[in-house]
Amino acid sequence: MVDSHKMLWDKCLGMIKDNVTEQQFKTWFAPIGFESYSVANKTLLVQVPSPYVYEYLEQYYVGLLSKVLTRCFGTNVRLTYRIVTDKAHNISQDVEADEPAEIEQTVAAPQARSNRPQVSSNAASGLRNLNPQLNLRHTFNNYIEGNSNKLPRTVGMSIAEHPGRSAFNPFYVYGPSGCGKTHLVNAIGVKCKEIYPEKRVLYVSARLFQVQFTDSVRHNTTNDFINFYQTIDVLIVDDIQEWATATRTLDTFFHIFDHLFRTGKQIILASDRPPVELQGMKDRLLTRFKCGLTAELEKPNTQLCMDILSTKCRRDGLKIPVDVIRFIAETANGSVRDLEGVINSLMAYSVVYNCNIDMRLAERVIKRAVKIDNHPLTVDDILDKVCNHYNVTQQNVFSRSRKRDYVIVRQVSMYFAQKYTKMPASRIGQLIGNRDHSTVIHSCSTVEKRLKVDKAFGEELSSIENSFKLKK
Ligand SMILES: Nc1ncnc2c1ncn2[C@@H]1O[C@H](COP(=O)(O)OP(=O)(O)OP(=O)(O)O)[C@@H](O)[C@H]1O
Repeated sequence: MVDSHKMLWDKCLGMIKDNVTEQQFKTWFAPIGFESYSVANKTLLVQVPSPYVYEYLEQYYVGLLSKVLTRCFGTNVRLTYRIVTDKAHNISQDVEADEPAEIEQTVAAPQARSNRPQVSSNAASGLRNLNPQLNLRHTFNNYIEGNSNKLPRTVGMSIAEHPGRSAFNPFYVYGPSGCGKTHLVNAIGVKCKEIYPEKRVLYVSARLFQVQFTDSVRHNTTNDFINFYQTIDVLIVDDIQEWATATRTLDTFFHIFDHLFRTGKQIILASDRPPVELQGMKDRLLTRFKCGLTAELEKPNTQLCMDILSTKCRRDGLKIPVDVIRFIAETANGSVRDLEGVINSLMAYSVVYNCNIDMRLAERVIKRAVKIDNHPLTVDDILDKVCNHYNVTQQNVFSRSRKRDYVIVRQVSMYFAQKYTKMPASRIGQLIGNRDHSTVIHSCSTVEKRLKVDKAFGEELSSIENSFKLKK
């Protein structure tokens, strides 16, 4: 019997193979192992090698899996994943698959995914059915705190707890791509909904808002459109820089904004630039955007990137050595999206080639995944990285102290400065603590000699060199 169920599973795999590319099959389906099938419970149990593979299957292939299971095992078959969370200790966890209809991680009611907002001439019924369009994966729990996001995160929490009642209205958050704006504004919405389930929270991208508005003009339902938005308690609009030239959309938003603001409703706006740089927007709107709290989300620094990566690895059951985590964090130029891409690629490589994730693999993957910064290095960049590596300050390096730690940093910085900049020794000496050119020459030859005999020192220097690939 087991054999015949295993054969049915093989048949499923055969059908899947016909529906995905060879690479996709190799990466996501070949590693799945048949465990058992219970006729009584109509439950198929399969083993997946990591939580990451499970998540990926659930996110992208749950529909396909459901179809082939129905074909081969019959209707209403339940799928359970046995997820290996710790290979070394043979620990796994069983998780039931989502229904295909639930795969979208939103608080979704299906009709709400169309372009049109849920407008109802009967306000009461419209009010009950609002879909917040939030991404439930983006919460405060998995929004890691660091220096670059401490303020916006804290403010966000407080808004979620007291929407519309704090001085932070509107809350305008801006920052470069991939630094966590969408995650943060979503987390506010999710938290707010948790505390106040009755509140009408809505996340909408500026583009979707614009499409809805244009639709409403075409269908002559602009009043309904405005009425609908005026019923929202917490309105979150993402990427508002996209409205820069959409005059009519902006005029309409102005009315909605004013109404919500006057009636004590919370408005949260995210953009890739501060209000002053939103060209094309009228002053009456800009002054309103600025009247609450404008907070910048900076690019995460290396420590925050490392914390985000470590958390992700822990969650996905991935074992990645700390030096590899540091290397990825330093190379990804402060974009968390890039970081995640690198981790996903590493995971895929290690599954396909059945190898450990180590520095060599990381270097190979990162070249394809991340745009490496090619700006020429300055002595200042070098000092920054070397000091960071040895945990000393530039003041220590510039001082006259002969403390061993400071001397090493001085010598290594001079060595790299000579290797990577075209500057003469005298200039390098001037920039590194005002030393003369003979000190620079002596330092370089000391480092070179030590490199020939001290392997650990060589690895240390390679690790610093890797960090040069990142932006400041
Ligand atoms: N502090 C953080 N902790 C955990 N994950 C984070 C953090 N910051 C960003 N991320 C993750 O990085 C990815 C990119 O973040 P997000 O989409 O929020 O960036 P963004 O600033 O909105 O970018 P864009 O402007 O390009 O839309 C997401 O997967 C998000 O979960």
